[in-house]
Amino acid sequence: VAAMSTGTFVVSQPLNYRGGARVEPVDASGTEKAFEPATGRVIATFACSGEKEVNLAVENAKAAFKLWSKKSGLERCQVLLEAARIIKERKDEIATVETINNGKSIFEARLDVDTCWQCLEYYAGLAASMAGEHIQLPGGSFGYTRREPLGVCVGIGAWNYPFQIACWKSAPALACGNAMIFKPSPFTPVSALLLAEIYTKAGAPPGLFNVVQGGAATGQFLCHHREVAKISFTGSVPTGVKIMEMSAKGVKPITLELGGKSPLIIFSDCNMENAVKGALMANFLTQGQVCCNGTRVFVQKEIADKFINEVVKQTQKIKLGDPLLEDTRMGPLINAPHLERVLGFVKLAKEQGATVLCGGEVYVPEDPKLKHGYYMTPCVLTNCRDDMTCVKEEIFGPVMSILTFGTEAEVLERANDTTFGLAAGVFTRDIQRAHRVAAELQAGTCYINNYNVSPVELPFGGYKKSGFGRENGRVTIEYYSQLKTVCVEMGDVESAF
Ligand SMILES: NC(=O)c1ccc[n+]([C@@H]2O[C@H](COP(=O)([O-])OP(=O)(O)OC[C@H]3O[C@@H](n4cnc5c(N)ncnc54)[C@H](O)[C@@H]3O)[C@@H](O)[C@H]2O)c1
Ligand SMILES: O=CCc1c[nH]cn1
Repeated sequence: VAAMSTGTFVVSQPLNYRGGARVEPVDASGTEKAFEPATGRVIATFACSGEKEVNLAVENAKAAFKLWSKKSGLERCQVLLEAARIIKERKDEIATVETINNGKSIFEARLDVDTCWQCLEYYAGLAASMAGEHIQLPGGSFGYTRREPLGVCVGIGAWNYPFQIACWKSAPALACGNAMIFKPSPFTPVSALLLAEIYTKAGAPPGLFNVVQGGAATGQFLCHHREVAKISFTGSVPTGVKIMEMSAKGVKPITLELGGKSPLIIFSDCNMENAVKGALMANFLTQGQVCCNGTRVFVQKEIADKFINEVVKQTQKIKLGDPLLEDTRMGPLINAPHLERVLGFVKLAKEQGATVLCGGEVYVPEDPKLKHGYYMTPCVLTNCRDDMTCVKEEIFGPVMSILTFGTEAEVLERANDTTFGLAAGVFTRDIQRAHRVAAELQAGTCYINNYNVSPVELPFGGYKKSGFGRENGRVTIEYYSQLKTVCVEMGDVESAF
């Protein structure tokens, strides 16, 4: 790991994983290139899996499911705990690979990996305690329920948290006794392979966790497959709509973790220092490419000037550059088209009347090896209105839009006036207001006096067009299992005939 530096990493091929080993796909549906965003270098060219390869992955997963679903919860717990231990042991290596392929700072990537082994440990604990109910019926008859796995589950991931998404989907799936086929985003194909190897090393049967690479076409083969029992998808709303259409045809349960345009409300009685830190946490992690970012920052008029000054001062201090350096806090965006798209949002915001207080420009680091990377300076916009594109649409980049408000009732109405509903935040010292506002916000996760922390014990997921189903927390067991009722007669059959 110590030898890995920006511009030198060599990706181990092949990038598919099936039956407990890396394999070349037996058929291809086009090829993709993966980049190192810090340098713009191509780090891997790989074949996208075709229908035959997807079928083979399903066959392998089915074989593993037969063995795995018969194991006790405690036996599954032991494998997950061992995998969690290996992730912890290899934390630096995994974080480095994530940084190289995604561009997020190594500082952040390490925190992401912590939420991964924690997730495996959490569901390992739940695996051993999963149980049904026993229900007494008249005359000594009774019923009981069994929580049973679904079968072969498919996970489809976005590129912003590649390793974390693979863990947050596979840990509850495997804990419940399912097998999984995971398709990473073609932009970030690398780190899921490390997870696959770790599960195998931890004792998972071959085929329990498989990786198929590819884009939309490969994803469609997976979603349409007759023997896939469930799809858990993380990505954009338009793709989520397509996943839902495909799953409707097969009557398959799905989890949709989609995009957002979340509000962050700063009341005048807040702790200013924490509120400023919260606004930065809500906007600039992973270069702003975070689904639950609080990108509509509503600040109460009385403190607006002071808050804005401080936010700009702190934003300008963010250390931008080589993501593998220890003191870097922002690296490059994921790729060149995405950088162009984000810069386009800033340009449009200016045209629509917003003021750029800082950032929003291409950044070229001094280090010559970084000059083809996809860097931009973090941007703070003011004089925003609710009808501007930068306030309405998910930008998925380091662009914070600041709006001012007068009253609680007014800000709640404006905060909820969106088709998204992933997250929301409120900073106030008034305990009653904090809970009142959290209750009124139409969002799956509401933060009070913090933002973008991800404890695995808490369910995470969306309201409205941000999706449904949850990841993390106890409730996710319900999204990866089905309930069987067994009704037992202790007397004679009282026939109606
Ligand atoms: N709610 C969450 O937990 C969460 C987390 C991370 C990212 N996101 C969202 O993800 C989006 C960014 O990710 P993205 O650009 O990778 O999203 P995307 O929708 O373009 O792609 C997501 C995944 O879907 C696959 N895919 C694309 N078309 C498909 C199809 N027709 N059938 C099956 N699979 C298909 C892609 O190859 C990729 O693996 C943002 O909107 C962000 O908010 C949400
Ligand atoms: O991108 C959204 C999922 C997430 C948020 N924080 C960590 N993971």
